[in-house]
Amino acid sequence: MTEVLRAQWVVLDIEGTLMPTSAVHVGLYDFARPRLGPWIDAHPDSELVRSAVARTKAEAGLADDAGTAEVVAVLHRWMAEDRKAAPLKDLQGEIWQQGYASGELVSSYFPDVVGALRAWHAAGLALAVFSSGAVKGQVASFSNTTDGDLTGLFRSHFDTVNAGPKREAPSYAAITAGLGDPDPGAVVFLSDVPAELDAAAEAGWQTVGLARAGEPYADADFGAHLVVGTFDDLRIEAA
Ligand SMILES: CSCCC(=O)C(=O)COP(=O)(O)O
Ligand SMILES: [Mg+2]
Repeated sequence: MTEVLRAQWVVLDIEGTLMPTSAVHVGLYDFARPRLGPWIDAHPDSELVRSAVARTKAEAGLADDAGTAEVVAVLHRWMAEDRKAAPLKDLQGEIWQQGYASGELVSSYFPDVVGALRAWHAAGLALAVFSSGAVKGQVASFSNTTDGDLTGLFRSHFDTVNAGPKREAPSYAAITAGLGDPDPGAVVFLSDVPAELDAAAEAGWQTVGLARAGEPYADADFGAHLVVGTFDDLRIEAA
């Protein structure tokens, strides 16, 4: 059955919604893991790197003079736990940006995704992204895909730094403001994680759960949220 919605903005999660969880946890994490230490050591004057290292030490309770190896051990542990810590995401974003620019990384989406994004964009809907991945990494990931450069499809990008935690309603209120204060009911959020949808609904947004076969949340309880298996089951019309 096709579900039909009307909206002005479509805000999209990435992992589990646009691309398989394994593409992030295996493909992207494997790319970042061996590069974290060399990246930190190669960029001692970068404000982003200095801040990410300092925040990692503070969050992990490391001494101020802890070396790169200790910091990297924490970052690796966070990746193993899939902890979406902002300093880790900042460093991953820089490393992925370089990987996409060099062509070593190429994003590949679920087969129903790119056609739907293009159709919504062509229909006059405004598209935005809200992901735990840092904005820098998000933009890079859309710049080199198996379907070419998709960055032009998106008007705005949000992460846990410029919006806030994905499972808290104030983050969605902040994004509403960042989108220019549309009626919250004219924004629809697409995600595979029920707790994120709960927070978006609390902020007055429409919500759609993605229960994609084989993904971690495929059998989750989505409560009252609309749920689809793929974007092919969804029609969003411009309001
Ligand atoms: C290149 S974007 C990588 C996305 C990422 O790092 C991540 O943790 C995905 O989390 P999401 O909030 O999109 O489920
Ligand atoms: Mg997700």
